[in-house]
Amino acid sequence: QEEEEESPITRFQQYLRIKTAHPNPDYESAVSLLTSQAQSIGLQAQTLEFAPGKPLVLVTWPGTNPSLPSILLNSHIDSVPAEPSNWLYPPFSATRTSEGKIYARGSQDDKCIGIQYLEAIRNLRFSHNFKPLRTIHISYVPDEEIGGVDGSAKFAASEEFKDLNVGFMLDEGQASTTDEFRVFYADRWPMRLIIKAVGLPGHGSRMYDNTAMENLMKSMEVISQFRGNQFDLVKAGLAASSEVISVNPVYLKAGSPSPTGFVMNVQPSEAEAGFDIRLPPTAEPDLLKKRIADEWAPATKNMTFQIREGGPMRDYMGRPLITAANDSNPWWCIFKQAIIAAGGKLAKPEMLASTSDARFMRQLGIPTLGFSPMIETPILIHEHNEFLKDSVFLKGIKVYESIISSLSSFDGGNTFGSATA
Ligand SMILES: CSCC[C@H](NC=O)C(=O)O
Ligand SMILES: [Zn+2]
Ligand SMILES: [Zn+2]
Repeated sequence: QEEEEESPITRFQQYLRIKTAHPNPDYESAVSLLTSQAQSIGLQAQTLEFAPGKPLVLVTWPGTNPSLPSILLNSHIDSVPAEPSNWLYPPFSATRTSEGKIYARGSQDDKCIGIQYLEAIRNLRFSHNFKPLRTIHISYVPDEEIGGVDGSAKFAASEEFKDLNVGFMLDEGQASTTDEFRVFYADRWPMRLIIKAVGLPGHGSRMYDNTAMENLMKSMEVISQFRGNQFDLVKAGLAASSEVISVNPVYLKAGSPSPTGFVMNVQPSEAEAGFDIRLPPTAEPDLLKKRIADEWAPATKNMTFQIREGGPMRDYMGRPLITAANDSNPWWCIFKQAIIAAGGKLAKPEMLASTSDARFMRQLGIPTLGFSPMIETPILIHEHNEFLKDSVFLKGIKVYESIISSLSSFDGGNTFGSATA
């Protein structure tokens, strides 16, 4: 087979072929690939390491006025795992079909944007001879998929980050099934809930009150009711799915299928369930906590619970902040105009149903939008057979050329206040 010439698509495929899936992401290979791609367009790339074995690549294109707050373009290096037996093509093969679909874990989430940032800059620099007024940084962070504790959280808290003087940031978004690009101005807040019930064990044939299983099952019913009510708001069209509180059971642990060896005749003394909860920034966490204590895991039923907020993080970061997606925020206006200038349409701004690294930067007061330029594309993040069409990928580069040139040319950044509320 003849060797394919280097192109934006082949550079995307090279990145997709690096196995960056948890639990053992190959960060080292990704760092060396990203560094060499950045250097090939004459950009400086440095590697920072805030936790051992978890490198972060920071690429910089200096502006002509480096005293202005900079633009940060973020993406994460890591991916969720893939089950190869459920895929049409091996998940790290980056196979391109005759229809132009490029199959790979990470093709939508979010290696596409990582390469598009660089390709857009490559074109601005070499085809358009563009010179940015503001400095542009690109960050490639580890560990987003597992909560960002050793990635974006530490990066955002670092001296190095402070020195970047970031005025505006773009992070990942989600594909759009229509012809309108989607943009996200807030993330839902993750909360991890574990509820436990204890009770007296007993013979499998006996009916008695307050077994651990019975009390856990009753709690599950109450929680399920709450979940149903939230979901009904979505089904009735009264709220977007990212605007309600989601509660989904993710594990159950109790008893044994063969406690006595062959017969299932022991009612267990402990039962436990885990839930993934996401709260929109508008929700009142204290109200939910009270509900959990009173109704979902009542002490009167020998139940206890544990909550971990903000994902797997040591400290709760306070209430999540949102970025103004309206004309009060000049960055928003520039962003919107740049999409239109690139011939694109923008959907009504949304909250992200899941959670991204953008939350760490919003907490610092940095206006941050979630955006991945993929229209007419099925949403396949974390699913089997994740793919992105080559034409969509290439169009995304054009969109970023418009966005990056507009944002980095904006000269009024020191004169307005924080664009977060
Ligand atoms: C709970 S913090 C983990 C972040 C993760 N991000 C993408 O899927 C998520 O579960 O939303
Ligand atoms: Zn992602
Ligand atoms: Zn993801």
